[in-house]
Amino acid sequence: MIDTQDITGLILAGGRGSRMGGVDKGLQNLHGMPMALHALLRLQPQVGALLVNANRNLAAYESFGVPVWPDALPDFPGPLAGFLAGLEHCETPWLVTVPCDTPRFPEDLVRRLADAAEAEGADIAMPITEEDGRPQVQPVFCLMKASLLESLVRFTGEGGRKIDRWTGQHRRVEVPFDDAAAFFNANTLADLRQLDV
Ligand SMILES: Nc1nc2c(ncn2[C@@H]2O[C@H](COP(=O)(O)OP(=O)(O)OP(=O)(O)O)[C@@H](O)[C@H]2O)c(=O)[nH]1
Ligand SMILES: [Mg+2]
Repeated sequence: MIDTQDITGLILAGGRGSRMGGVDKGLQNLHGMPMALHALLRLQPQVGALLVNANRNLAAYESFGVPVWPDALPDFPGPLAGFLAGLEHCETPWLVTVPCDTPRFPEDLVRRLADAAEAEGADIAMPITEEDGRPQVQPVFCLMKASLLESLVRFTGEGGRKIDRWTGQHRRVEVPFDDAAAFFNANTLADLRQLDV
């Protein structure tokens, strides 16, 4: 079994938030608390260590009490830059990413991804849900072996930006989760209001 202590959790809060008017999404309040902190508190019992990836307002993120790392790649190249920052600073054999805008993700997310990775001998595990009868991979919730750092350095160094293209180069497993609503993410202000009930 993959031990919880062997997994570092990374909150991805490094995006532009353009659909929310360019705000720092992780710092937007939901029930009086920043969304990124909701995600962090939900992830905390599921992992052995925590990191935050953010590119703005670093002091605000540092107040959460865990290490904060910005992207090493410039110009907001996408979530893989966050994966890269996490892998560079991860001190455990596994890293799991969670976006800052999905405060209700499953409380058994990491355990189920880890069990599937181990059972299948995979290096990467991601949830898959069904929306309107169609399968939907949730690639920003990604459990990966920390040893994939070199591969991701190479992929992003060659200009690669798509998560699926990178994960497709490795042994990966998709893990079905029945509750698609748990993966509802606040991309717009209307989404945020929908969560805030
Ligand atoms: N480190 C890093 N993370 C990113 C970047 N772009 C997106 N993300 C993260 O990836 C996750 C999913 O991205 P989106 O929901 O599209 O968030 P976003 O990019 O801030 O928002 P939009 O600009 O509206 O697409 C979020 O947790 C973002 O913080 C980036 O350039 N760098
Ligand atoms: Mg989103």
